[in-house]
Amino acid sequence: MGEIMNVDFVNCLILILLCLLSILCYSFFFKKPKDGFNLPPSPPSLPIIGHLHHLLSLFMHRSLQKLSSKYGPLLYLHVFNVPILLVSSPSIAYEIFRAQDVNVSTRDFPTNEGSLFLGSFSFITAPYGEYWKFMKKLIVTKLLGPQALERSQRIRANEVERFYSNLLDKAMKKESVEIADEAMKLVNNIICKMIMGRTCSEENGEAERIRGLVTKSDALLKKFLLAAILRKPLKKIGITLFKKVFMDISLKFDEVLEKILVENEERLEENQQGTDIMDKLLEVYGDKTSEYKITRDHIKSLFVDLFFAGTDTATHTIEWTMAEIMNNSLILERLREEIDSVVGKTRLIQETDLPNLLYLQATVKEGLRLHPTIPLVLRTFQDGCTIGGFSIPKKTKLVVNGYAIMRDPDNWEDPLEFKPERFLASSRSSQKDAIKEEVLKYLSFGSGRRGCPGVNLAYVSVETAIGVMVQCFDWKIDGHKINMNEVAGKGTLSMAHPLKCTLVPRSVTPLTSK
Ligand code: HEM
Repeated sequence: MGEIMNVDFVNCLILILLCLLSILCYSFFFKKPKDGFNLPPSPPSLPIIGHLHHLLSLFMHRSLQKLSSKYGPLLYLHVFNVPILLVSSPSIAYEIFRAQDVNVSTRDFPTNEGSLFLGSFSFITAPYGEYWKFMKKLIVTKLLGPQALERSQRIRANEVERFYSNLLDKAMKKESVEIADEAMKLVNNIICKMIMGRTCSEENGEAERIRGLVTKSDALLKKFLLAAILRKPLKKIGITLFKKVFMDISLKFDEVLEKILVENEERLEENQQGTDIMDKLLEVYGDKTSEYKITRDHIKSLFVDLFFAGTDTATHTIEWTMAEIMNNSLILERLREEIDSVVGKTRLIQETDLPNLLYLQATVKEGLRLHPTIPLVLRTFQDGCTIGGFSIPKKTKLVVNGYAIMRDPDNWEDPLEFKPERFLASSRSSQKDAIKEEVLKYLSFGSGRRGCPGVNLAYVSVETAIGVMVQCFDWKIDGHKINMNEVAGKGTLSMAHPLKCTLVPRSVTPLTSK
């Protein structure tokens, strides 16, 4: 538990600097909540900086989980004068997303002017309003909704075959495989191809450059979250945190994406068809009469959002789930039995097999429950309201700790055990599951209007990747058990010791895709 309160050196420096600045600024900026405000309970805090030290922890989600288990599931925190509501109970999360969904459908993240990475053109940081609604509709109909996914099935099937061939090649050469690297190639190629088609391929190196930038962006997430919370108090004294690092990454994304946009514009001029989403975005961009005007930066920023939100999340879900499977030989056996009986031993698993692979679906769901790659859902209350009988002032930040909720013994039997069976009675489409999810015990993809629009793509990509690995190979690791520790100091949840193994093909003849 001691590790939870560790803060790294950079964070310590920031903390000291902030303490000094805050003492200077205290009298100018600190506003007490109005008298008579029936605020939720608040745990002990430090003078002026309030609960900042909990947010600087290397494991923010666990530090907040510890706070909730000691002081309760609905807490009012503050960092300087920024109010934060911390929620760690499914019933309160349900109340918020049912009765206050529009009110909390804006994140209110700071937006670095001109940055393509979570900047002022971003869909993820956009306030709930006309632009967000316009883009959401476009994303669902042209990329991530069920019909759009059906149209792009061939793209994913090709990438899954390529994934299998890569692994087989490494197995034959007896090379060790880092699962996250292979999974990231698969997921990133899928997203690149679904968005940009042939102009973004593994062969011309574009996909690899984008992968490198996504990894860098992921490492910036914790800084971004910190800047989000401290933006207002620091702005008043003329400080903008981490602006340069965000602009650097933005410029690099711009270089790659501008080239791809130009190639697609040339293609359109020659009347060749591209991907649904690229063609639609370029059409709207060129249409002066369109209901919503978008710029090149809007298009590029949307692509950055999709790479950033979709690549690392799905990659680490594959890695965590595979590690759990390798640590549990009975689960591996049961998965194999199911895949062998539904798919057979000569044909490679495909997306169309997934509805019949209930234990595989349950295993992936359990991986996401125990290791949610985005452990905290962050929003802002635009208006004041009442939650759980307490008054919540307007502009209070909302932090829903999905990690804590999904490991709470009051919500889950044996919450720290990896037990896919718990989801068996409730496959993705069943009634029971819908009811369970309604009370928001399961928060891996967030909730409400701003919940993850990539959930279906995430499920099919992760399930087929795990399916291929289980169906086609035996896995050897160094040592007896895989170390399941989390890496420290990142915004997303990934493994501290990347999963490495050597593979042995289960069949002497390579599996076919037909
Ligand atoms: C296992 C994989 C994934 C996980 C665990 C995950 C999780 C999440 C979570 C927790 C949120 C925040 C939701 C909220 O605030 O309520 C989110 C938002 C988002 N996700 Fe995912 N996601 C995954 C895959 C994807 C994929 C594949 C894409 C698309 C390619 C995607 C695109 C997005 C976008 C665009 C948002 C922002 C939505 C908005 O602001 O309206 N995600 N995701």
